[in-house]
Amino acid sequence: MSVYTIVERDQLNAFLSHYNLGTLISYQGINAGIVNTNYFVTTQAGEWVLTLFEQLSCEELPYFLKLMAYLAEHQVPCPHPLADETNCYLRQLNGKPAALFERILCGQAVEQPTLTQCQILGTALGHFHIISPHFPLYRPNEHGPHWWKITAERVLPYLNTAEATLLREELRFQTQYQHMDLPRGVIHADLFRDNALFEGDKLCGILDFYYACNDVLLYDLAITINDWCTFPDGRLDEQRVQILFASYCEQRPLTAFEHEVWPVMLRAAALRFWLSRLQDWYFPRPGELTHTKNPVEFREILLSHINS
Ligand SMILES: Nc1ncnc2c1ncn2[C@@H]1O[C@H](COP(=O)(O)OP(=O)(O)O)[C@@H](O)[C@H]1O
Ligand SMILES: N[C@@H](CCOP(=O)(O)O)C(=O)O
Repeated sequence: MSVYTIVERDQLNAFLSHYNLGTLISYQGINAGIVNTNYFVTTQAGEWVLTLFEQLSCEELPYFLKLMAYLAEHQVPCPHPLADETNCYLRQLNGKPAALFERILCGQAVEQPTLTQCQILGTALGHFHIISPHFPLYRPNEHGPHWWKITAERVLPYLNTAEATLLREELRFQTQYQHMDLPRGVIHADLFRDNALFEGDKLCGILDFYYACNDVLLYDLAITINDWCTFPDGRLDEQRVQILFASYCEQRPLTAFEHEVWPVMLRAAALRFWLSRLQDWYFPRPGELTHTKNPVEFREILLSHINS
């Protein structure tokens, strides 16, 4: 259960008194999630999600909270944070930075997305990328090429010869590309199936913006397609790719150069998550519930891109 910080009823009442939400009716810890403490909260005014941030600092959080507000106000389905009496999204609760969000009341994560769900997701991501370059705040990608190198050095001693060669060669391959001329903006950077809630063909919400950063838009599309459109053996499901890609491009047509570097981007996105999974596998984050995800999946996705 991912409740790292227990919130007592009195503490929550005191916290809620800074918002105009009526009295507290009930609240309950949320089992899902890995990093933060989350509670469902019901007040007279409605249903909310309370998040206590276990890792991000008060200095870092405004980027994410203002981004979610901006996106929700520009028709991206995501939870809008609530402002308190001082018009601030961020408060402290039990010694942790904390915020309240609108609760998304429908939908669940899909394991095997249908073609229609892929199409809807592509449209949503394309729309996200149309508006995200106009978001005024900036945050660099902390999981970019510099991080790849450092992380590779950490995990290389644990890999067998074939994996180590693959990793070294992919890093070498990627350093040939600087991607200076590609369109940029804010990217979600982790739009996996478990971060989107669908009810049938309705995309109810996109969650978990805490890897969001300013980077190449095409990279975000590659991250998304690697997760949403892949068979268990790592091969892309061309039908799902085509429909997600096409609906994305209807919103934001790609440049000729983006088409050219698309295969490189799929490899970069696979490398990034192979590395983070290897790191979590060999160096589990202390104090965190680890639903450790298998690095082999992303090694296979990378190999499949290299061989296609
Ligand atoms: N605004 C929301 N509305 C509905 N459910 C939410 C909302 N925010 C979080 N959740 C639920 O809480 C779970 C954990 O949230 P998430 O942001 O993924 O946590 P973590 O950052 O700790 O991994 C989600 O999978 C979802 O079920
Ligand atoms: N989507 C990623 C995991 C996201 O990272 P976390 O820090 O939220 O666990 C993956 O599947 O590897």
